[in-house]
Amino acid sequence: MSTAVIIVAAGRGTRAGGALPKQWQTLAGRPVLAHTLAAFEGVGRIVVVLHPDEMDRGVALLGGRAVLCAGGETRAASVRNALELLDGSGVERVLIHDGARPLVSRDVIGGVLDALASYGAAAPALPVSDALWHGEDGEVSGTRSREGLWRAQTPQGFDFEAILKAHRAHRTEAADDVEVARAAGIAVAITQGSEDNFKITYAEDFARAERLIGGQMDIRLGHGYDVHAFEEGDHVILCGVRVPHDRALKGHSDADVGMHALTDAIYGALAEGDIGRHFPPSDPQWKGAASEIFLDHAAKLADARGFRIGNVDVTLICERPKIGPHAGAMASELARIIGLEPARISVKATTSEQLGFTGREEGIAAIATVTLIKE
Ligand SMILES: Nc1ccn([C@@H]2O[C@H](COP(=O)(O)OP(=O)(O)OP(=O)(O)O)[C@@H](O)[C@H]2O)c(=O)n1
Ligand SMILES: C[C@](O)(CO)[C@H](O)COP(=O)(O)O
Repeated sequence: MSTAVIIVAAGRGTRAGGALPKQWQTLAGRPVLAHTLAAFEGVGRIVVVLHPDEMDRGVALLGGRAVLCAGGETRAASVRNALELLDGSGVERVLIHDGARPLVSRDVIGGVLDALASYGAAAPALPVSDALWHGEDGEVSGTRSREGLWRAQTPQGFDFEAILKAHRAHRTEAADDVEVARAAGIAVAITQGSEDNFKITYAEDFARAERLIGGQMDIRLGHGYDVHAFEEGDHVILCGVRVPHDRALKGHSDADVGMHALTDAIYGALAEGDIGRHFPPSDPQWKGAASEIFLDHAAKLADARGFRIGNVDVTLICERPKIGPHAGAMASELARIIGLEPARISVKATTSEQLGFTGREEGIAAIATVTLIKE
């Protein structure tokens, strides 16, 4: 079923204060919005709704990872703009999420998606657990029953056509999209929310989010090493770049020693063995294969396990060919394959001072280090 995710982030964050609206403020080293986007990667087509003045900032942060849409005066108007943008795109169900809820988990998202299989609409919430008072002039003026009261969260999920129609009909302000749906007669299932899925609303909420991220973060370091011998030929492939040389590298695949070391580093960080386990050299289908296939597989495996790549450092060890003139192109190629900004990728080289097998120009060695981060 075709799914879209709308992340609304066009608000001004007045209550949170700060030099920038809350979605752009830094949380554990990245803008709040980057965390929110990462939480939905792989769920469906993502549309991020931004204030019209912040589109450039959005392009810089999100690049091609999401479609950007200009927001409106109210949250409901922002949602409506994104729904209109998706109209006619073939989307069947849509999740609508606050950009200001960066700690939404895969369990909360999955709960909404599961419920959508049997309901036209579903949203996460938590039962109210504190006593409820009414207050006036700083004094308690009464109590209210909390029976049957829930604290609403997002993502709120809907059949696409139904919520589009409901929003078109609902021209007044609404607390959330569930209110819009109910006004159109759509029944909404309540799914399991989470205390961690709170909305950053006030300045002090940043410290709470930082504490949670610090406690949850899983940082992995992976290390890879590979060697390929020279044979007759006129070029080598290193980190995806064809480099003219008076020898070639020998191997079952394209013998891209740098890319193999990096691939093994990712598998290593995931405790997933090495390339040989996933692509056995005994299997003829990998003969002459482009190593991009292996690296892409490792990067997707990391993503599927909920990790993003923090940075990559590849060192090629050879006397010749000279790597320096090609290092930028190699970093760009690795960046393209694993979907990481080039500024987080280092490709460098060293000679072994004519010592050992690399010094005698019998082959090329490569070592790679990678960090994987799960928040
Ligand atoms: N015109 C608006 C208003 C709000 N939002 C988004 O809706 C979410 C929930 O709104 P809220 O927490 O109220 O955010 P702000 O409106 O930014 O905050 P404040 O009310 O403190 O100004 C936020 O991710 C916010 O960016 C939006 O996309 N467009
Ligand atoms: C949609 C919402 O997050 C549900 O709890 C909330 O209503 C939006 O935020 P606001 O603070 O009410 O504007």
